[in-house]
Amino acid sequence: MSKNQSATPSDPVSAPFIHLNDVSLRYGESGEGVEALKRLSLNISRGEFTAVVGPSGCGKSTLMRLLSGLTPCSSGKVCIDGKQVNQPLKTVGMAFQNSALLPWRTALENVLLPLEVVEPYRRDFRRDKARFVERARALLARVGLSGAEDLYGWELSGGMQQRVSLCRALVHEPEILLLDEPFGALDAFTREELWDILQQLWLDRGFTAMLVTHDLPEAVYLADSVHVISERPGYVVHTSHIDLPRPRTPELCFTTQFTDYVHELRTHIQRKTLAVGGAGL
Ligand SMILES: Nc1ncnc2c1ncn2[C@@H]1O[C@H](COP(=O)(O)OP(=O)(O)OP(=O)(O)O)[C@@H](O)[C@H]1O
Repeated sequence: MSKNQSATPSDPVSAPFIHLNDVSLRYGESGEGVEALKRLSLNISRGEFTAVVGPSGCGKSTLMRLLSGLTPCSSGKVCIDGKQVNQPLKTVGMAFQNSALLPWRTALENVLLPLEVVEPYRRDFRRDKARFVERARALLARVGLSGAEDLYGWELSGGMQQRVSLCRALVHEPEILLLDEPFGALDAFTREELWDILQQLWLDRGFTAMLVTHDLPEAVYLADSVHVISERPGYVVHTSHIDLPRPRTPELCFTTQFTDYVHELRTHIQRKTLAVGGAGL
């Protein structure tokens, strides 16, 4: 679905696409263990780009695992498209700070991986392989990696590896893309290039995205709404709705409107969590 098309709400009475209601999650036994999230509630519309920021250890990655269905909540409810999440979801793509490319596979073979393991693609992989290869090549071309299809991970720069990782997360056309600090290990210039690539993929494809980041300008540049999570156990303490035109361009980062959003978010995150002199957390 392109951003130009109107979204199809999961429920005619505009139920949110992703709905977390009073969700708590404790790792380990009650009384012991770690309470990662406490009574967290959050609604996300279909096709929305959401960012999540907050101090280290506040439960951001845990929130991602809840949405992917990889980890169940201890109490409360996680619903996607009106259905309670109680098992790993096929409709989710994920990318992490570590691109985690399989070293014995080329870029193209890494991108093809989800089609080899996720149903219904897996069933038809042999029959449809030529079509899938074409799809993976087109996606690699879309992120500027034409000609790099046959290179192995160790032959790619960090930015190229993350592009491959994005392609791998999107090749099975998931409805939801979960991004856990995907650009955290990249230099500033490469990171900004990747912002634009991600923004363009999202504008083209219309998936619902959630980005966990420590970089407030990154959150403002990419997201429609940015949620600030409290210190652990995490819950949403503040949400900024980012009313900036799209497509967003690097010049936007120098406008007062942009820096005001960054400062607004910064004031809602405890000072001790902020990097000295930096924009990150
Ligand atoms: N599998 C686990 N078992 C026990 N405790 C865990 C587990 N995973 C995470 N935790 C704990 O839960 C809390 C939240 O962790 P989580 O990784 O979600 O935080 P985060 O906000 O993503 O952190 P960071 O910003 O540093 O990546 C932390 O105290 C962490 O140590």
